[in-house]
Amino acid sequence: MNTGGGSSWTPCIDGDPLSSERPSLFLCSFAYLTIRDRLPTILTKVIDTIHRNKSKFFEEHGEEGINAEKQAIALLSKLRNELLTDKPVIELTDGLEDADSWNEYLQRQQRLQGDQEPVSWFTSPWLYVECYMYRRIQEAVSLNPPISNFDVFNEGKTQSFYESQKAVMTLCTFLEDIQKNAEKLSPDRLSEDFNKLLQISLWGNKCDLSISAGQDNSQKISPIDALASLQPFILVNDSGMVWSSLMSSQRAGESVDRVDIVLDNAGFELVTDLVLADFLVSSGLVRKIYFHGKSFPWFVSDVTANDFHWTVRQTMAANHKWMSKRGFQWQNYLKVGAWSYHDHPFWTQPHEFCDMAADAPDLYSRLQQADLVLFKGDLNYRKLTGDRAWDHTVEFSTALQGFQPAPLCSLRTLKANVQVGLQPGRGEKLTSRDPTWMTNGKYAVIQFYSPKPV
Ligand SMILES: O=P(O)(O)OC[C@H]1O[C@](O)(CO)[C@@H](O)[C@@H]1O
Ligand SMILES: [Mn+2]
Repeated sequence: MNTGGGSSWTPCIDGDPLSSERPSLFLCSFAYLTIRDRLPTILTKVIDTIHRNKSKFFEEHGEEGINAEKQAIALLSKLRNELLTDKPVIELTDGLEDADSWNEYLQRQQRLQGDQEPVSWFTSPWLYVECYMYRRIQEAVSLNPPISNFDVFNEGKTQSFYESQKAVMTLCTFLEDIQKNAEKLSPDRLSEDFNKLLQISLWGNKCDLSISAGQDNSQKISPIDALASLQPFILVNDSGMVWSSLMSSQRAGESVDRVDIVLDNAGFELVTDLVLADFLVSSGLVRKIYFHGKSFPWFVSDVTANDFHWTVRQTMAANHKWMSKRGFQWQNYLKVGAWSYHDHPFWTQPHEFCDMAADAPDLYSRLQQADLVLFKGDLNYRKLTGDRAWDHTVEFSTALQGFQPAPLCSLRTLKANVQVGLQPGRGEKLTSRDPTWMTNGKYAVIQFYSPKPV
């Protein structure tokens, strides 16, 4: 479904949405393996986490807390069984504000698939069923009111932040050095620093917890030292165009009005995003940053409002001069409105972004007011491109299928088998050298598109 963003677009002719249907006995697709192995593992961990918190629920809510724990686990075990036995996808019953929209989407999938077979875990688009699992986890928790605010992924996210402390300190010290010399900064130096921080934010996306099914995936080495050796792994690097686009948005030497960052993961990745946003504001390049996060726990490590504010508070409380200085600065940006955090139900729905103009017009028009929108991470890339089996040489602008609210850039390490905008032959070469290049997280893209000439 595509109603476009108001200009011409090429309909997607390049293949079906990625699905988890088993391709052959020997060659198992990444989507199939995700549904068969990774998602059940994630569900088992969620059940275990709820169980381990039983005494906490009892202390806080007495017997009611214990019952809630039991009920939530029963619902999650049922979900796990539905997934493992490829049962039909069923409607949500929790009556939350987005439930109707999810149920309508299920009907839409059914219509697309035809009436022959029901929408199910292994026969329907991978993007849809994977998103649906996280919404069902939310349902299991929300149907049990005393624990309905419990974040089943919180432990992993906080652990990933703590384990990246050294890298965070290095990054905050790096920003302090940039700021110390701010007066003497030539335009070239400014763009060089911007590039470095953009790439640090890009590689921060290696640290998601969904790809590792919740295993430790934190940043242990200096993110700045690593940049040069990572350079060859950036398959498309449009950072020059991102910079030019920012420069062209400056009116009469004034700051760019607004950059939006559609966040991905908490932990180290979020810190890299905050440091980039801090640089943009403190250097005077940009006046306001809008952060977009998730309204409930999503894809194991994605940022919620709670994670966002917790990270700012933890940074303030750090026992490291430059780190805590940044934390206080961030708190201040939030207080004076230079930074603001926003969530919208659309970010936790299964829609491709080309549906946004029709299905979430308020969000689409909010993004239209930005001078630049940065989309972090792999899942956002899948949604930008509709998660389709595009030929690798298809233009990024084509794969966006009319989604063009503003100049936009995807900062993504590759963890799913969709990639567009490569030179002819590049994909084939990569496949022969490293067959898992699209899913092993070693490669990345900085891919830019602007509806207006830059
Ligand atoms: O946090 P990110 O970068 O969006 O990655 C999410 C991960 O989940 C997946 O959807 C697979 O489960 C991949 O696309 C990706 O590995
Ligand atoms: Mn994520």
